[in-house]
Amino acid sequence: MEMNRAYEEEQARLKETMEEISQQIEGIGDRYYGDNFVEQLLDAKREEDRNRLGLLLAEPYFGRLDFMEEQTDKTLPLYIGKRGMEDSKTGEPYIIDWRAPVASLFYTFTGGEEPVVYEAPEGPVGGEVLLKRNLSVRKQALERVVDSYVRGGDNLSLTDEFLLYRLGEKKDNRLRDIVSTIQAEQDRIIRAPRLTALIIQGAAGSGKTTVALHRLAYLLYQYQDQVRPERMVIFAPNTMFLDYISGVLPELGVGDVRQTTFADWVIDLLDRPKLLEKDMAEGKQWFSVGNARNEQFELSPGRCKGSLVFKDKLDQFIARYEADYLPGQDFEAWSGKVLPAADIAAWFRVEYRHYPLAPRRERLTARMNRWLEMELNQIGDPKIRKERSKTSKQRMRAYVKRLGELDALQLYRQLFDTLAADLGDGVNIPVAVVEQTRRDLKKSIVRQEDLAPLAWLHLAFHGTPAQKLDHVVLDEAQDVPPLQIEVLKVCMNEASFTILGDLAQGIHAYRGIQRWEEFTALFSPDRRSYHELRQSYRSTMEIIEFANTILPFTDTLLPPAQPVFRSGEPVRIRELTEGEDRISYIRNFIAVNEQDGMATIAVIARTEEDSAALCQALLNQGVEASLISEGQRGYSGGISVVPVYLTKGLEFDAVLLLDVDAERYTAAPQDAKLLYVGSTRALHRLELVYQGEASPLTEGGSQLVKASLRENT
Ligand SMILES: Nc1ncnc2c1ncn2[C@@H]1O[C@H](COP(=O)(O)OP(=O)(O)OP(=O)(O)O)[C@@H](O)[C@H]1O
Repeated sequence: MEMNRAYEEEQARLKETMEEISQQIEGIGDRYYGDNFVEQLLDAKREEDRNRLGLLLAEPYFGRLDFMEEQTDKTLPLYIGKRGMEDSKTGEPYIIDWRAPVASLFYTFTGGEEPVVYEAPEGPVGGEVLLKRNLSVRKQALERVVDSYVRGGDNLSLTDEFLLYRLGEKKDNRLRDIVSTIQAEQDRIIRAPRLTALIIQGAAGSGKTTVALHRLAYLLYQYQDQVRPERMVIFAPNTMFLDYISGVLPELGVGDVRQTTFADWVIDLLDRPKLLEKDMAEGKQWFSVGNARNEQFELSPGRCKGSLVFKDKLDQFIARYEADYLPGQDFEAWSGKVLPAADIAAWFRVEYRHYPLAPRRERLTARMNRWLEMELNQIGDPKIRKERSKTSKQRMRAYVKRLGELDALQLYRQLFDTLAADLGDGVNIPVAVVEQTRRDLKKSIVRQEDLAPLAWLHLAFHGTPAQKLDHVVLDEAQDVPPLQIEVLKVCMNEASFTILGDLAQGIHAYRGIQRWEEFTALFSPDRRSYHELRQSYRSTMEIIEFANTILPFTDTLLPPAQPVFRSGEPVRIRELTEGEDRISYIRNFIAVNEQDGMATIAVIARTEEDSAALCQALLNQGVEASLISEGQRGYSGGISVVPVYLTKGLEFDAVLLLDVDAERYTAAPQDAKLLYVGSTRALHRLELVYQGEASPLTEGGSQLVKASLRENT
């Protein structure tokens, strides 16, 4: 159809839709503030409707699919939006929720006249697609109409036009939803069945974080009766990243999902707000420059303490501790009145055996106290009773005290003392790790890598929370140790995970995984599936091709990322000559990019100290830059100065990578991963500068850039 006519047709439909939405909003009725419970429930439902319709009023739909269903031969134009709406008169769907089964066709259909099928709850439904149209509505006005497929039309190269238009936009300080342009490979992940562990290796910028958030919205829609938002958790690497992604779920109409870090989750579980207080910031410890770092990497204490081998050690310790827990002596309340050890053991080991140790301990002491009260009640003489009550209660307190407190941290210390005593006795934990951890624990230093074992101990002794988790998302999962997944698994009735990451960005290799098999091994083959996303949507072709030259240095054997066909400027690699003023150079970079409309600009330094000094220097010169540092809660966009290891997960319109020299970025995998992360943060523009000798990691990239410049001249 001719585009003008299409535009007019859609204009008319939009007007009609707006009227329908407004009418429905008006018809909702007033709010209820009284005490009647049923009325309150009805009011909550009305409020939900009001929110949903409010969202639709701002942007009613983004796509249209004309689908001819095989059985009826009727062609229906299906308008697809972020939420669904029915026609108030007929009850027929007026706008289809993007998560509805039929809407999957909008995402998976890639052209051609072949019949298509989608999975409805009643079974597969076949038919033909006659039209696929992208519609952009902003501020209630129709902005763009792009047909990406018209039956019988020429359909040349239009498929990606709308996607490219979206990718070309500038970004602010929040990740956005992508409902209008979800790609087929992403849609498959979003709509995967609930009771699986989805493990996804995705190239930088392939949409992993975004897809995971959309998957949550999908699960809540599709499995309304089985999952609740408050029983879903998203784990992300740090609080700033959480702030960055916090807008997506509300945009998708999803509230109440807990978005947290594993550290905060464990702190809550153990109820120890100061647990990590003495931990040295990871940045200083692992992302410094120079030799000290290499020794630390070899030790990899986190890999050891987060491994399944270590889980076995914990389990052995737990079993031994439980076996030795009861003192094994009779309890003598007063001379001649004995509760035999065999009775105590029968209660403890037989009757209460289904309880974890901590509640068992509570039940046992309650039972013993009841026994004592009964015995005391049988004493007729009040004076003797009083006397015996006093002695026996003292003895009871002493008995209970010997039972041990079951505090995870104390037990963890005890475990390491046991390991130290057993060393050389076939304990396959490196001596250095045992000794270092003991030293730390003596000084009450708990590190990130101790969190999963601590949680494991706590759950083993205290039992798992009564409120089980319905679904868990683990983002940046390449940095997650297998034991963490085991911890989360026991907090679920049935394993339901979305696990996403990129081994090439595994900058926390000292505690993360090296191969995805380390995770697949944790789930039975019929309850897991592994996917790869290679297409990268964030950056221009030039940036992805440049980043791909760093990939071989990461030692991950991952295939290169595939860029979408979005061409930009060549990546710039520039040597700063002696005497050239670094700060002026950076200021200039910022000024030029601001002028060119770049909304988010990052100046990325190698270490935390470098970033802090640099940010201060820029502030002194009146540049409004904000420093991103560890432990930070919010991300404000604009101009950021940031150490490379903290850029993970974020993205910026323009990136200046500083000090890309041979000392700060060696050819070692851990440096290659850092540079890979840094380079792939840029959407539109990337520039690298160095003084002295260039990093060996940029050699391939330099050649690429030179070749493309030669081609262009
Ligand atoms: N289908 C899509 N349509 C439009 N934009 C998309 C699509 N998929 C991804 N993007 C965009 O690509 C960018 C990268 O997405 P996201 O941050 O989710 O990727 P990631 O795989 O988690 O990245 P990384 O591992 O590099 O942190 C975001 O700006 C996102 O909006």
